[in-house]
Amino acid sequence: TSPLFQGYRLGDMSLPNRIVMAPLTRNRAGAGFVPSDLAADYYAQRASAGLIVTEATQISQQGQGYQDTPGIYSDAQVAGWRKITDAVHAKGGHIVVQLWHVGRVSHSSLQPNGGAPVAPSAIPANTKTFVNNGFAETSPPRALDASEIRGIVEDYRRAAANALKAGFDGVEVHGANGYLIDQFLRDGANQRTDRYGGSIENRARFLLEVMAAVIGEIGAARTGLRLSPVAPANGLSDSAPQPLFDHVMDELERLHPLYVHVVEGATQGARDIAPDFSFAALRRRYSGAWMVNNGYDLALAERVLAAGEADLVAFGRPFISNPDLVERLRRNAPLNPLDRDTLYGGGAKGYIDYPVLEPVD
Ligand SMILES: C=C(C(=O)O)c1ccccc1
Repeated sequence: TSPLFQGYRLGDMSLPNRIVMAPLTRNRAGAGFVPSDLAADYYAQRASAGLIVTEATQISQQGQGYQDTPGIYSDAQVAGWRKITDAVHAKGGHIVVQLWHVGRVSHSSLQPNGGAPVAPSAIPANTKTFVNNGFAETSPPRALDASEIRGIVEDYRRAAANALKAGFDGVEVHGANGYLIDQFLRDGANQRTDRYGGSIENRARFLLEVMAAVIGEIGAARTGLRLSPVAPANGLSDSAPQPLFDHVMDELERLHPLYVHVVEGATQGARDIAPDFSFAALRRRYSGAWMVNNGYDLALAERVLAAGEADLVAFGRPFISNPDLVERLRRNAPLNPLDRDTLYGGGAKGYIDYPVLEPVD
């Protein structure tokens, strides 16, 4: 059989296949930033995935960057997620929540008291965000005072505790795509002169403090991490990504989270934007589960799994338009086209109404 359909032991979970539903922002949260009341259907329809990673979910109001994304810092939000984890578990699925703080990729209208978004340094993202049903320039950020960082680490810890209360099998810390953790890691956004900036060790400190706090709260076997070492997402860059992420992997080997999920290349874009960057070098430094993502199809997924270059493959957009992606990959069946007009925002259309394959008789 295809390596995609081999089972895989991931911590306490026995995954039936190597196919992961990647985190997908859909901007459909309800009042109070609780997940959509359609989300239980949406995620349950996709529960045949070996593992589901939810859409990015903010750990605090300060951590929100786009309209109508869900949080996991209030009792109402936890209750909303409980319905979703119950629906996925009823279908035999496994689901973790992606914990998100956007840092500078936000707009003052979303921030507590209409304040400036926070970041390691006061360097604008020069990108747009989705607010008030349109795109707007992100607001210029203010640099965090070192004394504020402990509070944000505590917000991640509390969100991880809330994730277990909500019935999740674990969390994926969002360290990718130019959001707060990634802003601390990369010298294009982090020009601090204190213990959180300058050297590679200092720039990795915030990520590692977050990981240690989350692992301390819910255990390494329930804590994953997403990274995008060379993605230019949200205006990020770094002068030397290989030594930076080599160091990150050495430190993660020590903390030993459940898995590392890497975006290979530019998120949703070209895979080969950094030909001299070695993802294999990163993987050699870490003995936990390795999850790869970005533009995979059946052939490429089977190739990397057969070659032992990855343990799990995450698919994003294909899961939006194919709730039964697993069955379609198994049969090498055609995929439903993606409706781009209903990707972000809206209701049931383009969310829970994509068709599944006819059952084979
Ligand atoms: C959380 C996101 C990411 O990680 O890129 C995101 C946010 C808005 C639109 C698409 C994706």
